[in-house]
Amino acid sequence: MAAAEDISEDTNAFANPHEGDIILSAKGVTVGFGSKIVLKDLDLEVRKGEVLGFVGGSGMGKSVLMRTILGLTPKRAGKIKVFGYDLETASKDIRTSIERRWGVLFQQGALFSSLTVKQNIQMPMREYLHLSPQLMNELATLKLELVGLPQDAADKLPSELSGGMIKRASLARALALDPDLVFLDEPTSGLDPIGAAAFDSLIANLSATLGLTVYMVTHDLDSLHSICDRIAVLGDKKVLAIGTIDEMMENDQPWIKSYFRGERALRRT
Ligand SMILES: Nc1ncnc2c1ncn2[C@@H]1O[C@H](COP(=O)(O)OP(=O)(O)OP(=O)(O)O)[C@@H](O)[C@H]1O
Repeated sequence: MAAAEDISEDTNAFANPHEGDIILSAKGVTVGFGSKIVLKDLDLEVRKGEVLGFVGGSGMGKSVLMRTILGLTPKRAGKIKVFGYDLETASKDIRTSIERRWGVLFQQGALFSSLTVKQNIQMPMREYLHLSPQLMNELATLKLELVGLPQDAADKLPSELSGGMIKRASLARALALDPDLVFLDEPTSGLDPIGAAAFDSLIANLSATLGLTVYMVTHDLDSLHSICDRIAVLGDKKVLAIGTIDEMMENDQPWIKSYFRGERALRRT
């Protein structure tokens, strides 16, 4: 317990007193590859503690935006602040502290195939913290419990897990450092509807109990209806609209209308 307190104290050493209610902001962000511009002059604000669903047609740039926010894809213009800090101008120590305050679940789960589930969960701990093997084992046990995986999953390789278990194990790894913010790229894709619904309620629970802010790219209408506080729609290289599901249902922009009130959407009711 004492060690867990140490971790959070250490993490908070770089907390920005001016963070406010906006945990992430993007202003005028432009990203391109060669002559192709994917995002242009994009603005976005994510509020502390919300579950924000990100939708948009295939190839519109949802993953590119997420990778740009994470600092993995360079931008051509604009400013992105996370926890009140601009990653581009922040010192190395601040950048490291920011990376410790977020967790990421990439589209395919992206677990290391040659490592066990426990070793995967402990990867971020090894990278950012100096903990004894015993404490890391205790923390991995807690994370497995948190995401609803049985303890005997700890020593399994990803190839021995079902799709739903891989998602949960990836989420456990994303939560390894007790983040304030998690990025989830299509977390329910490939799951059957029951598995997807279970994963949704897990996310909603974590958000409610841990105060976690969730940035979730998804195509899953059920997730958007059941757990998202707000939804952002990406199109025309920018955020076309952002608001609650009710606001999306009333929006008459053609893509938004057909997405939320089209044939596929009506079939789910
Ligand atoms: N490294 C890269 N080099 C060149 N083009 C890229 C690169 N990464 C992404 N793109 C292009 O950027 C565009 C947006 O891709 P992105 O993967 O962000 O779409 P998406 O909205 O996440 O799509 P989907 O819903 O299908 O996953 C695509 O046209 C893609 O080909």
